[in-house]
Amino acid sequence: MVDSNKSSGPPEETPSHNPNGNAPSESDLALDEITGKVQKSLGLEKRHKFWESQPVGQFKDLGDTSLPEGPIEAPTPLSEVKQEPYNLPTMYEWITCDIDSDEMCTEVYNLLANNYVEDDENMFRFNYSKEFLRWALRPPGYFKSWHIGVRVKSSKKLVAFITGVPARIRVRDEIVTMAEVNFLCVHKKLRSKRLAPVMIKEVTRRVHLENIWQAAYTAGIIIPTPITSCQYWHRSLNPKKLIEVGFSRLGPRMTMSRTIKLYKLPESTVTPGFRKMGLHDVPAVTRILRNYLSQFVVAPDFSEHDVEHWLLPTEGVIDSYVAESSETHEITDFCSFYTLPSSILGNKNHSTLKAAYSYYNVCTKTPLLQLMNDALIVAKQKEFDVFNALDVMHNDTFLKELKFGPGDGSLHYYLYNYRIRHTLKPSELGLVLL
Ligand SMILES: CCCCCCCCCCCCCC(=O)SCCNC(=O)CCNC(=O)[C@H](O)C(C)(C)COP(=O)(O)OP(=O)(O)OC[C@H]1O[C@@H](n2cnc3c(N)ncnc32)[C@H](O)[C@@H]1OP(=O)(O)O
Repeated sequence: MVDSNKSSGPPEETPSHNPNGNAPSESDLALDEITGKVQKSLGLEKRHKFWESQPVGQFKDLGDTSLPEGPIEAPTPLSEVKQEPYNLPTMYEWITCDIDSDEMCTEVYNLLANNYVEDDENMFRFNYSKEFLRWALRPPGYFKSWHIGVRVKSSKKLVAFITGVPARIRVRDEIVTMAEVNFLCVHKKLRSKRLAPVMIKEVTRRVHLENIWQAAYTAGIIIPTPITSCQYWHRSLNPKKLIEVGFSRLGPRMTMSRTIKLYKLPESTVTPGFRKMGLHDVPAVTRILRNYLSQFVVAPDFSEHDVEHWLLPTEGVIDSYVAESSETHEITDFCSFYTLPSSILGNKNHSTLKAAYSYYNVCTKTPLLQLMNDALIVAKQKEFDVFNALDVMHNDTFLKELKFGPGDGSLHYYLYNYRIRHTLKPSELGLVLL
């Protein structure tokens, strides 16, 4: 997800109802007025016909700490889950996408490459590679039936897509099996026809059929109701190109050569024992990662199998590095980033922006600042143009110092059918979705 939507930040917890049920006092009225203004500035006053009908936190309940944390609705008996797919307009049909098939994977790739997330100014569009899609969609225990497409019956053209993959997510002390929902896309020519709610209901039905009742997802837009709202930060690695394509601007009183010098990085990494992660590192990485993630309110519950899938390096998809102690051969630190290029729309000289996205990073010995500087150095060696990171986990401790600049959009995190009492700070979140 890129910063696709400008917005002014996380919703504050604004008490919006009168707990005594009495006539509002003068001070309540003043508060209501303030609340109304806050809601308006955040877009919370908008009606959401679909989302208001779903088991998700509702804006009107923001700040109501009397509601219990946990599932909003109890599971229904499996025999009561609808057996047939939802109705589509008659021209269209559902398909289950076999992402193993090269032909199918290419169709999905093309739909997304032409119709998926763009920035606000329509200058860049995500360009997830086929290898990336295969990695993202086939984690341990994945369900083929959760890779859902919509075709035009007559031409067989793929025009919409949505996916889920299973994940165990810990919320405080509870480990909840969820679907991570991603890659919701409707062809540009079919927008605003209420197809998205049907896609979401169909993926929900197929998730329910596996006896799973919760989901996690992110979006650039505000809908009911974010558990937290994060910001992307960007570290220029190739400032000249970033300026040429309009990704960044030359700062006031800055020349190109001073800017290049500002972002220059050392040729090689400095952390002793810093090397690419290998299969034999999986147990140690799992151990330090699980220990690190245990401090966040919401975080994945990774097994060794999950770590092997999500963190073992795959060329052009996911890069991971460890620091191994020369004396004890212990793995003390770990960092990772995934590869997600964006197409540059309408530039004569450049067609692709090569971006690395910070994934999971853990330090037990090396200062995080130094480890992340080494991550920047290897990303530069691999010819990435920019290194992006959200302000989640402990990332805010290195962003400014390592010359990341704030992006102009937010990424909102959501849970489906799971209520969290308070809006979280980004630093309380230990989850990165792709
Ligand atoms: C238990 C298991 C549960 C599993 C499900 C968990 C929930 C998963 C939820 C999905 C997680 C996805 C995670 C990602 O992939 S986020 C990436 C989303 N994709 C893009 O931004 C790509 C470019 N855009 C498009 O393809 C379309 O604009 C999409 C498909 C996004 C909407 O199509 P369209 O523009 O033609 O609109 P419509 O007329 O059909 O429908 C309008 C309704 O849809 C609501 N809407 C719009 N965008 C989103 C959005 N990003 N998340 C949730 N809802 C969204 C909208 O508020 C409105 O409802 P309401 O405001 O009136 O109520």
